[in-house]
Parts: sequence; C-alpha cells; structure tokens
Amino acid sequence: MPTPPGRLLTGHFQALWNDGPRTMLEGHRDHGDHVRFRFGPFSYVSLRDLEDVRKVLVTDAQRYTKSKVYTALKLLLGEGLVTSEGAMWQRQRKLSSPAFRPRAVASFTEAMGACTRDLGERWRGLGDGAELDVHDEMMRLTLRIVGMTLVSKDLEGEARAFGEALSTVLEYINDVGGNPLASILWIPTAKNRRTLAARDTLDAVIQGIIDERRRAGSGPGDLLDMLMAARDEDTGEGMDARQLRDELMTLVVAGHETTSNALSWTWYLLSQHPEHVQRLRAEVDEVLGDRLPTPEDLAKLEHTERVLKESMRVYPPVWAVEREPSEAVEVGGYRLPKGTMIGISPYVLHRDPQHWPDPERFDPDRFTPERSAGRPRYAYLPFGAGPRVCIGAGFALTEAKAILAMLVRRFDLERVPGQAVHMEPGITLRPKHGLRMRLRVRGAAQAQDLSSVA
Ligand code: HEM
Repeated sequence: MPTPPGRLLTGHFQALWNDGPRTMLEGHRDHGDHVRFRFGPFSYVSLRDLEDVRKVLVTDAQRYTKSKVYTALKLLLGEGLVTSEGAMWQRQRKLSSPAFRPRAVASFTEAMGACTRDLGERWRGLGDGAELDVHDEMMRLTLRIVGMTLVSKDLEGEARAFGEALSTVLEYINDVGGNPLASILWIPTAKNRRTLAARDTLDAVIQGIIDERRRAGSGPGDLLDMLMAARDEDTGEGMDARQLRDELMTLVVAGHETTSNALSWTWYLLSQHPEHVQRLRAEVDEVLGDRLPTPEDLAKLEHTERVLKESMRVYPPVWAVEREPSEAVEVGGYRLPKGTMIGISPYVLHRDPQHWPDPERFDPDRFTPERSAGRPRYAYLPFGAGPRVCIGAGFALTEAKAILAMLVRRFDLERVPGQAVHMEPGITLRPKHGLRMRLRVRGAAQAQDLSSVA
C-alpha cells in the first residue's frame, strides 16, 4: 500500500501527533485512496474510498472492533456505549435507544431553548463588548442541556468544575492516544495526579446523580430511569453500580463535548462570513422571532441546518474513527492482517475534491437539496455510519439548531483581533486554547444612542 516517506524508526508518528488531520489529508492527496502510515512497527491504514468505508463501517461491521485508540478513552468512560463491544454493547444500545428516538428528542426542545435563553440573559448581563471564551461557554451550555434532558438534573452549579475536570482528563487521553505504554496512571507524576483527581471529580458528580435518584426511588422516566430499570432478558439482573456509572459518564461526555465543538467552530466560521449571519437572522426572524423554538420551528430552519452541516464538514468534531479487523480481511484489494489499525477520517472524506469542489471554502449551500442530489452517501460522515453510528445525531442537530438560532438573533460574536485560531485534534477536534470572542449585544448601540438623545 502506498506509504508516504517517514522517519526511519518512528515512521509518521511525529507528523500524525503534531497534525493528524493535515498529515492524513496530504497522504491521500499525494497517494490516493489507500495510504499506510507507520508508528514504529505498527501500521495505520487510512481509507478514503467510499466502498471501503461502507464495507468497514457498515456491511462487514461485525468483522471489526473499535481499535486500540479507544483504550485510552476507557480510562474515563469505562465500558459504556462508546467503548464496549459485542453482546454488552448490543444490550446497552437497545436499552438506550428509546431516549434518542425522534419523539423523545422533540420533547427535549423546550429544555434546550430554556437553557439557551438563560445563557442569553447572562450574556446580556456581561454587556456589550465583553470578551468571552466561546468554546467554554458552549461546553457549559451543552453540559447543562445534557443534564436537564437525560438525567433531569440542573448541572449549572457543577458545570464549571465538571468542565475543567473533563478538560484535564481529555487532555490526558488525547496525549496518550493509542499508546498503551503512556497510559500508566499509577506513576505519581504531577500530570497523573492531576488527571486522577479530575477523574474523581467527574465520578463524584456522576455518582451524586445516581445516588440522588436511588434515594428518590423513581424519577420522571428519563434516560437514567430507563438505565436503572433495565433488566437482562436472560438473568433478570439489572446493571451493577459500575456499569451504570460507565453508561452515564459516556452519555454525559459524548453528549456535550462534540456538540460544543460543532458550535464553537460554527461561531468561528460565521465570524468570517457575515453574509451567512445575515441569512441566518433573516430566517430566524421569519420563523421564530423571540419565542422559544418548538420542534416544528426547528424543522423550518433550513439555512440554519445547512450552516451547521457545512461547519461539521469543514471541522468534523470527530475527525477520525478507528477500527481493527478481528481476523485477516481484504480491503480495496489489500490484505490487512488481524489487528491492523484502520482509520476513516471525516476530515479527509469531507475534503475530497471529487465530492466537495473547492473543499476549503465555507459554503452552506452545498447542502441544498439540488446540490446534494447525487452526492454519495458516505462522502459526508460527521456522525459515523453503520451499527455504531452516533446514537445522539438527532439530539445534537436539534440542540445545535436551537442554540444557534436563538443566540445569533440577539448577539454578534466578533473575533478578538490578533487571535490565531488553530485546531487541536485529539479524539475530538477542538479549537486550541479555546475561542476568545467579543460579544456584541444586538440593538445595544442603538439603545445607547437613544438614551444619549434623551
Ligand atoms: C455534533 C455532535 C456529535 C458528533 C459530531 C458525534 C459524532 C459521533 C461519531 C462519529 C460516532 C461514531 C464513532 C465510531 O464509529 O467510532 C459517535 C458515537 C456515539 N455518540 Fe455521538 N456525536 C455527537 C453528539 C452526540 C450526542 C449529543 C450524544 C448523546 C447525547 C452522543 C452519543 C454517542 C454515543 C453513545 C456513541 C456511541 C454509539 C455506539 O457505539 O453505539 N453523540 N458520535
């Protein structure tokens, strides 16, 4: 398989470490649809051919497991839906699915709108010209929404501590990546101690939610109730404490980190494309005005949806998914031994000029029905595909639309001059060092003019 030139011993380790998305993109640009990278003695095979993508993720999915890269994630998520395999995964997926069906997601719209309205009030209180870390703001908002919708708990108080602890643990996970030697947490280095303390903070929040519900006896029929009531069909046993913790941690983490990245990149892109801000506002004014959105409103916000889709094309929050075959397989005419790491990168697929002309250009109209017609199914993959496709895709789109629509109407977010924004690709694709922006409260300037006249 074509292999770009790399270092003699470490191969492409450094290049992938420093900038994985770019390294993979350039590898495919120069070598075609199948590219082999090397980490020392290991191979990492990146696929861009859409037939191969379909085979690995969808039609032959049972021949693959998630790869070693997910091992580090288990430090935080244990054996939850994202990281588990086989019968356990199947059972948990079946059990969690009802909470993500379209009707359930529609019932969350009000809470999503209410949390966004609260954030808007807080922003207004900060005043015109205030400087914000928009990424931090989006993380806190999406965490609060996950809390309110999936476990009926307002995590507002915990949000900052939880967010900080989560950043510490994710930073660690991103650092160790797929390197099993690096994940030796018991060595008492300062970084390891900090990571373990942060994990304890996260555990305490999750355990607190579970204990509170146990004491209450029953809840409002939310996801947590479903998980607690679930019984194994054969043994009649419920989930033990550890399993419940892993599942809840998974949904809380997977359910807000990704969506907040999608929103942060959207604000960043919009700050460079005022014409789309105008179009968004025109649509929101017409459909929504000042009301909290209903599911019917959200269905009408077509340009808003296109902006979000295009933002996830340019900056896919999960920029690569990985698998490894549990037996030798043949892909694209190449034989891959059992255990080969296989990468499928939405970042790469979304920049394939064959399906996305002028791929670096932000152009939400790519997603109009006319221009989408004929585009192959797997050319766009922000939520993955096949049996392990994101369970929360509908939830995420509903939420992101509600948030974007409500905030864009009331605020402008301007880039702070001189701030360079870079990608930080780990398990997710985040803006490195956050995203500092200046808040402009719409109508504030006019209001000030009027008061000076008065
Ligand atoms: C813009 C937001 C989101 C993006 C881009 C995203 C992306 C993804 C992707 C690409 C996968 C597949 C990973 C793989 O195949 O290896 C995935 C899986 C998953 N996502 Fe999301 N996700 C988002 C939001 C959410 C939300 C809101 C939730 C829950 C509330 C969620 C929960 C999960 C879970 C539990 C899985 C594992 C599913 C399984 O393996 O059965 N995600 N997500």
